[in-house]
Amino acid sequence: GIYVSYQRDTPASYLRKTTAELRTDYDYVIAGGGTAGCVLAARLSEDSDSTVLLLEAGGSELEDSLTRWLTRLPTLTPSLMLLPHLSWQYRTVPQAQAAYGFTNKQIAWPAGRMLGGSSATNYMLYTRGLSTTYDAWAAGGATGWSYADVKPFFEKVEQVIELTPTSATYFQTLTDAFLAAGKFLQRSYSNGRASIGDFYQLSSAMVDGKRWHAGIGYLFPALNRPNLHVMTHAHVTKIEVIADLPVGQNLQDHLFVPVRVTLNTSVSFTEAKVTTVSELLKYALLGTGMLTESVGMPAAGSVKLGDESTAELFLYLLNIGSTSRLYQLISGLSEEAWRRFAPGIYDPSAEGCFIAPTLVYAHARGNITLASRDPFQFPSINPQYLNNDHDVEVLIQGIRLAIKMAMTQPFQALGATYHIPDFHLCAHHPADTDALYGCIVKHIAMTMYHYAGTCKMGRSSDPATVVDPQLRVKGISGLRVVDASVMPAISGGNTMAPTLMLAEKTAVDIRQQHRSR
Ligand SMILES: Cc1cc2nc3c(=O)[nH]c(=O)nc-3n(C[C@H](O)[C@H](O)[C@H](O)COP(=O)(O)OP(=O)(O)OC[C@H]3O[C@@H](n4cnc5c(N)ncnc54)[C@H](O)[C@@H]3O)c2cc1C
Repeated sequence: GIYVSYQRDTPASYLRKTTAELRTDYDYVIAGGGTAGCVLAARLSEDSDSTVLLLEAGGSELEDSLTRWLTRLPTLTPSLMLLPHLSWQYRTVPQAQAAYGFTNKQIAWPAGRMLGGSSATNYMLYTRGLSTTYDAWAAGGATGWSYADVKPFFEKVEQVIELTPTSATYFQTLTDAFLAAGKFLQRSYSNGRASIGDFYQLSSAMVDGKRWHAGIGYLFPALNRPNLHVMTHAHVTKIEVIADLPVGQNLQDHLFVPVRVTLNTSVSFTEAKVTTVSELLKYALLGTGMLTESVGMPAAGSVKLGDESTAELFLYLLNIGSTSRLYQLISGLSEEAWRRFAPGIYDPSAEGCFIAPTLVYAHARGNITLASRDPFQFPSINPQYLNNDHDVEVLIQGIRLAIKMAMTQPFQALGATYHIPDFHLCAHHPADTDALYGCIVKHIAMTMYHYAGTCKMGRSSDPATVVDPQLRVKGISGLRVVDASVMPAISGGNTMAPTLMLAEKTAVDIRQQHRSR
């Protein structure tokens, strides 16, 4: 049995159906209308003889034109994280070895709360990630999930999703400088440890300057099917199963350290540029202009360290010159830490960017546990960030590489100056030492919001797994988990595309099983 509760102030809504049309039983009940949930609901309801019920705790842009406007406008992405009706306002528990610069040592951990889930509130970057991730999944017991196995399902997603090169219209000069600096680094940097891989421009899930999300691409076009019923504001409070499984363990994430670079050329996203009357009018009247550009990460490069067979670090560009207090609020950084690490950030005209070294495969493994018997209470989230030397050391190398990038000719041509934060607790460390950079890492390393792994997929015989390679919960019949939590190891890249892929792949599996019954 699945237990559902409605919030008293917001009654459940049955999209495009009346209560009279609802059934008492369904072939499939999907808990959560997020990225994976929308794909599943759309694909499973393609079989007209199957009945599907999708339950979503949040609302939908179909019920509320303000939500539609807010979520579709790319520039507003960071603001969505502050709106509790659109974004779960989770926070980590205080971190023992990380988050020294965050209020109460807690890092903000938002997630999308509406049809479309996190794909409706995220930064829209679309990347399949490193193929080595999937080969490692298969080698570790997730049979059928090698890159060769999953590639056709990425291709299937790519027939549905609408993609645009990120920040290509107004901020391409900065992206080009970053890509050129990457080439420079490839040629010039060699300390016997790092080998610099490709740098490339990223794509965003956007069409005509507006966000694409899994609701738009998958669910909404299917809503008129008589066999698909969708309830919003329907909070699943309990799924009645009994099995002793390591649910909530194996939590992984991508952690990054933004290195602030100021520029003396007008090339970056600044508050002053995007909030002019002419830009606001352009957007209001024509739906064009700077407000339609995604603010975020237009480009990235990969780095191998030592003898590792795959990249351990990504270097991302964040094209943000100024954002007043917004990024401080959404991250949970204390005001003092923010001031010390990003000079000029409060000046609405400040030109600059961040070069963001990011851990691809952190060694830290965290957990999520229930904090209360009340299903409306947030769980206790403990990613245990940086609880090992490896993760700190990789990010120290990353800071050094970011500094090298800022010093390359393409960045210098834009008048680049990099800034080393002067946190009180780090003041006694000499300049340019691992001790200083390690101290900075412990202050400001932050999440890229790629939470994964808490229902690990793999061999049924493996005590660390929750689901088998068909994503069936071990020991329970008729229950699967299909979302980012089943990744045995975090994908080597942003997690939306892999989540869409794994829902596409599992939908085929479920439909085949249904037909053969
Ligand atoms: C702020 C942010 C920025 C990100 N940026 C990027 C990016 O640029 N590129 C990228 O690739 N990835 C990005 N990610 C990560 C990516 O979006 C997620 O990994 C992916 O969307 C997760 O999909 P999912 O289906 O597992 O979960 P979600 O899409 O989060 O869906 C879960 C759904 O379940 C609903 N739900 C939760 N609890 C209940 C309940 N009890 N009852 C009913 N419904 C419930 C939620 O409201 C939500 O709709 C970002 C994530 C965030 C949060």
